[in-house]
Amino acid sequence: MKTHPHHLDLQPALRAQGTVRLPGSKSISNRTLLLAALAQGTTRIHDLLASDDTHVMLMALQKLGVQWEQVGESQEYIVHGVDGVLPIHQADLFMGNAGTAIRPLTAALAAIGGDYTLHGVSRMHERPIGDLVDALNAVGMRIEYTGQQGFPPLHIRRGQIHTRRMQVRGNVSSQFLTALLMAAPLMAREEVVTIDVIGDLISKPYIEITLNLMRRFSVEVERDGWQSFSIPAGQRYVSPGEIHVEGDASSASYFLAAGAIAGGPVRVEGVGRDSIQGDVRFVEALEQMGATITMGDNWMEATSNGVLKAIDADFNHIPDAAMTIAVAALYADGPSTLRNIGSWRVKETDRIAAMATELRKVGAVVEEGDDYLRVTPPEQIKAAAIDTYDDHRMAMCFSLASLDGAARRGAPVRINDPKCVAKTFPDYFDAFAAITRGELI
Ligand SMILES: O=C(O)C1=C[C@@H](OP(=O)(O)O)[C@@H](O)[C@H](O)C1
Ligand SMILES: C=C(OP(=O)(O)O)C(=O)O
Repeated sequence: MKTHPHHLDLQPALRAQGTVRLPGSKSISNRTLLLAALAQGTTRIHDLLASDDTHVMLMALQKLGVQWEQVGESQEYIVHGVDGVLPIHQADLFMGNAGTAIRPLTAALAAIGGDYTLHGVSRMHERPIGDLVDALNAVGMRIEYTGQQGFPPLHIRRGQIHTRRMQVRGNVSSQFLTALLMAAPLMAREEVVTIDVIGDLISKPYIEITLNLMRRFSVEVERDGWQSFSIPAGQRYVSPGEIHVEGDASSASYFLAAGAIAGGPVRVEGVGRDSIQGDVRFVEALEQMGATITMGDNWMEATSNGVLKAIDADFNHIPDAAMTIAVAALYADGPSTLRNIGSWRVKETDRIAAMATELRKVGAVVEEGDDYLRVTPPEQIKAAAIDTYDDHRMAMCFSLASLDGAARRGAPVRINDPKCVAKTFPDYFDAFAAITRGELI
């Protein structure tokens, strides 16, 4: 591995083997920070993710007057909850490109009311938020677009909530429903709040993470499947005292795929059978491709069994980890199809287009549909300089193309702008180097 500020060169690796301790889950970290801030009482958070996405949440909370401390240089944080009453009513908040920060904060700040502006990097201003804003404004909240309609930046004022029955579309991002659920206890202490989902809901397992963490902060949600969610009256967030953040299951996917492609065993520590993250189900896809997976309560391990089998499956439930399958498909015995992944188009970049373009550079034949991708592996993986589109997952996924698999060898891969991994995993390439050399990190 050679580092350079603008690119990183990965040499082909014969084998992937070793153990990686995962950084904390992004989804759990940002939910926990917000709930701890809104709760009554103090929360000690262990193993919070250190990354751009959590940094923007921490900085936003600070600007809103929420007090928190980092314990030394560790990833332990103490958050002093404000019990639903923010000390500062006017703030300009930079949200980077963190969907898990801007969406839940928009709903919480709209429910609390004040004078807040939320903006981010230029791509954030192309990521839709209209379904969430519509849901909030329809019940009397006051959110305006200061740029393009339907997209950040946003200006939030103090509204007057006139009904506690809300409706939200769930077919663009599940984060809109997550945002409404988390903000619901702030909307009415003495009345039930009901959220109805209109049409299809994507990325469903992320809603389970939301409900799980709300429960840990003492708020129970009653539900009718995926159609309707009610937050009974008289509930407020109360700190559980301590929260341990699990390792990130999406981050785990790169190492597990490495084990499945290039020998293994590769073990990840920090997520396993007990995980609340939907992305642990990535291992089911690897198993379908022929890898052997073993698991404990808090770890998972992948070993390869020779040539990977092509896969044709619906990946709506694991949109982030599915990107890893698209690159693992380079090592399969035939064409693989990833279905129902339309949400890729509105994430850090248009991930369907980006994935198709970069997979072609390494020699694959790729068919790109509105909401699917078909990847036919090349006879030989070709050396290429991979553009990453300021998308951490593009950078992490394409490291895998440097691995030697049973069906075909890896190639020298140049990753352009490798620092974009800081969105969720600043040390990714060190961890990747360690398993390709078979070390424990
Ligand atoms: O709620 C969450 O923590 C997330 C939900 C998913 O987004 P969508 O619901 O937009 O698919 C996922 O892609 C994102 O990385 C994290
Ligand atoms: C889609 C992602 O991020 P966000 O939380 O910003 O939506 C991601 O991490 O892959």
